[in-house]
Amino acid sequence: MSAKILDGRATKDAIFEELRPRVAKLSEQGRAPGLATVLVGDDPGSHSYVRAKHNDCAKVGITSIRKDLPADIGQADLEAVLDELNADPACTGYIVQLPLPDHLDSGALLERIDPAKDADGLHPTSLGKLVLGEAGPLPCTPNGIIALLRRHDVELNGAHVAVVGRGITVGRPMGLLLTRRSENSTVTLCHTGTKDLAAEVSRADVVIAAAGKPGLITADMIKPGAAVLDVGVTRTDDGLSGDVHPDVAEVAGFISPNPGGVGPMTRAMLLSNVVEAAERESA
Ligand SMILES: Nc1nc2c(c(=O)[nH]1)N[C@@H](CN(C=O)c1ccc(C(=O)N[C@@H](CCC(=O)O)C(=O)O)cc1)CN2
Ligand SMILES: [Mg+2]
Repeated sequence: MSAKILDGRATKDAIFEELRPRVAKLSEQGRAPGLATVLVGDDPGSHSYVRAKHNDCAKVGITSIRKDLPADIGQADLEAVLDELNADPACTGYIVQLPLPDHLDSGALLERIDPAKDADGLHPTSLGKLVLGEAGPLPCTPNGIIALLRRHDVELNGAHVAVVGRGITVGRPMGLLLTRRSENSTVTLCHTGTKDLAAEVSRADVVIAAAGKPGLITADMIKPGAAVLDVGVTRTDDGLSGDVHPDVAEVAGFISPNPGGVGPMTRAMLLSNVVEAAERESA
């Protein structure tokens, strides 16, 4: 293996160290940030991510509130829980853990979140601000990928980035973030309709794989020295599988391990959003 490791766990720990004094200052000023999570059903992955988010809060001194709800909760009852959090002054930000069971309208629920409490950056108002270049919470996974690349000195200015996957939590906002003037990358957003994925990926200096297809990105597609980030998490009979084939590490210049790469950065950006929102409120 020749690629340098984009170490998400160590980078998350460094970001937590930076957040801790900021949380302490807000708390001293009587403006303690509080994160709530809304979790519906029994999906073991979602339970473990939510548990991790509460452990993270404890580490940086953020108060956290848990709303764990049954899988068969109705839309109206769930909306009532969100209304309660919108009105709760102890909750300064919250997330609805995705995916939700199929009978629920996820879009309507995300829109129900008070935009001032949108910790995930997935409310239409937050995504609209991102398009307009206004300050607001940024979607956690794509923002975490940028922080991971920056903190490992991977050049984004003028880089050609291939994003694989057009989902609303990663691919689509990833393109918006990377084409801001501050990043200045040229982005190709690939998806299931892309005619020649290998040709698009092989031109890229940075490859971000968020398709949810195990082993989709193979070594022969990668330009030598490129940075490759694996966002995919697919549960197979053999355990968790990423979108990037392990052989890619022989060709890439930088690679994010999975686990230990993008996942921890998603959690770091969630807490950053909570702290930044509290600071914006008190500014
Ligand atoms: N409301 C949201 N739902 C979902 C999001 C999101 O950002 N907001 N993203 C994913 C899940 N996710 C956060 O919620 C998430 C996924 C993975 C990790 C993580 O730290 N993974 C570890 C491995 C953990 C394990 O072994 O199970 C890693 O990659 O090292 C954190 C957060 C979908 N839903
Ligand atoms: Mg649905």
